[in-house]
Amino acid sequence: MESGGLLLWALPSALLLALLLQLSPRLRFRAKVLSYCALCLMASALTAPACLLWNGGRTVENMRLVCLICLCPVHRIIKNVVRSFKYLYGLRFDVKGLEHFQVEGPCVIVSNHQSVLDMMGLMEILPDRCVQIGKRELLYFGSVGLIMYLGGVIFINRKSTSNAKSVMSGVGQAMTTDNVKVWIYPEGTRNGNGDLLPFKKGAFHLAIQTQVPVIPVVYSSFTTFYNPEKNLFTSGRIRVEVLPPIHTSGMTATDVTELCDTCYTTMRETFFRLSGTARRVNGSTPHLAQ
Ligand SMILES: CCCCCCCCCCCCCCCCC(=O)SCCNC(=O)CCNC(=O)[C@H](O)C(C)(C)COP(=O)(O)OP(=O)(O)OC[C@H]1O[C@@H](n2cnc3c(N)ncnc32)[C@H](O)[C@@H]1OP(=O)(O)O
Ligand SMILES: CCCCCCCC/C=C\CCCCCCCC(=O)OC[C@@H](O)COP(=O)(O)O
Repeated sequence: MESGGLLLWALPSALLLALLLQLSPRLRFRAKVLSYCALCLMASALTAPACLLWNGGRTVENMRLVCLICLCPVHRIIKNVVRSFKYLYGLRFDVKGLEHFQVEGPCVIVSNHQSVLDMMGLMEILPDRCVQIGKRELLYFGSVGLIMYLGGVIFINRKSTSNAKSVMSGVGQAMTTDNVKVWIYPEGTRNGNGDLLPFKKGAFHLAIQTQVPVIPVVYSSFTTFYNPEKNLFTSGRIRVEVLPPIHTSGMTATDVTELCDTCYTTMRETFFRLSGTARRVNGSTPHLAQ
């Protein structure tokens, strides 16, 4: 009797929802983004206890592809869980240049940042022993914040330059002592407008202070399949290129701006080439961070 009543309500409600989603592109877009957020929250909630139990807390080991000592799947769990999301959303990654990650010791990886979907692109190619720099607010995203914390993400307060700088100098010390790579989004925020934002200089200060190479990574534009302004979120193919390392040995603080500009110009050229878009006519001069 009760299950019959439930069916009586559930079926028309599901049909109505399906109809609404069909009719409203905005609603359909929002539902898809919401499903991604829910998936991340759910997957993090299920994965966090495994990471906690196995590794006993916050460690970069939680992000590793495979533990060569015990071949334990928990070590690769975060990466592999996120890598599987692409099948649900019909996304494919064509990756080139992975051999450039084969540098001895630590390095600073810089890449462009377009949307929350970047987490899939990040996990697609994330090298071993690599932590990311993230804004402090992400720590409060429920279970997603917890899984980031457990995976070793370093949180900075973007509103306080001095705080961000002191956290980054701590990162520099840890990089060399613990042989850790650091992944930074130098645009400092998401940007899906089909171009790169001016780069902040933190990543380049860090690379020069620690005398480690910078490895630029470029993802092609998402605008053909993901565009919030057009309520567009379909399947798509993303081209990814890991560029050759730029060595910083011998560079000093005075070289930061030049290093930043070189990376920006190279990454912007690569971005346009991978995205199949011409350099913009308006604002064709690369606008570099001051
Ligand atoms: C199982 C399922 C799981 C599902 C979930 C999956 C989750 C998986 C985890 C993945 C986690 C990924 C996390 C990604 C998060 C992405 C982000 O949050 S992006 C936003 C945060 N990141 C950044 O902001 C990094 C880039 N920013 C910088 O580098 C900035 O420079 C800064 C250090 C933050 C400071 O910024 P700001 O305050 O705006 O100041 P600036 O203008 O940049 O600099 C002012 C001044 O200071 C100089 N300077 C900067 N840094 C340094 C330094 N380290 N040392 C010395 N001096 C520095 C800079 O040069 C400027 O001086 P100048 O004279 O003008 O040159
Ligand atoms: C109990 C609290 C529940 C909170 C619910 C929050 C829902 C969000 C949950 C999941 C989203 C998954 C995304 C995973 C990682 C997102 C990383 C990211 O892309 O952060 C954005 C940041 O780089 C730049 O931020 P801004 O562009 O400056 O802004």
